[in-house]
Amino acid sequence: MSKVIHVAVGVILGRDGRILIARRPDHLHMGGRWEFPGGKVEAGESVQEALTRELREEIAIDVEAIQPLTEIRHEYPEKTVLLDTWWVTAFSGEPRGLEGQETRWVARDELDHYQFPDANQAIIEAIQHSKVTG
Ligand SMILES: Nc1nc2c([nH]c(=O)n2[C@@H]2O[C@H](COP(=O)(O)OP(=O)(O)OP(=O)(O)O)[C@@H](O)[C@H]2O)c(=O)[nH]1
Ligand SMILES: [Mg+2]
Repeated sequence: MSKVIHVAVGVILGRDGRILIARRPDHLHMGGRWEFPGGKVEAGESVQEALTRELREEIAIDVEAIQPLTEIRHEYPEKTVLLDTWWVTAFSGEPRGLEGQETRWVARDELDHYQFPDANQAIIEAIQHSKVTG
């Protein structure tokens, strides 16, 4: 039994309704695929704190408002993740990949054109069914 890795994931909504995606660096798990920015929740940290920290570290924005989107548990052969996924409906700063990641704003109905980790299919469906529009 491997333990579940708790991950805070942000679906960042731009003013025009598009969503920010970033390309995972090649050397990481699921390298080269697109993702929603975020990362592991550390000991003693709430998921909201982790989300705020990760989005500052990875894409240089300050989170100002979030809403719950979905929680996806997925078993990869090498690990099991719980993707605790939140809409980011307000933020300050201009997103840019601080770790060298390519970033891109994408319309909701174009998310299907990008290759994400396998766990993300369920997130994309939740986005496409969500009434949140910013
Ligand atoms: N951030 C993020 N992680 C995802 C997504 N989908 C998905 O399966 N994951 C998986 O969640 C796990 C943890 O995410 P991460 O690698 O971003 O964690 P992190 O930023 O803390 O990285 P670090 O361990 O290098 O410090 C990875 O195994 C990653 O493949 C996604 O959309 N966004
Ligand atoms: Mg990360």
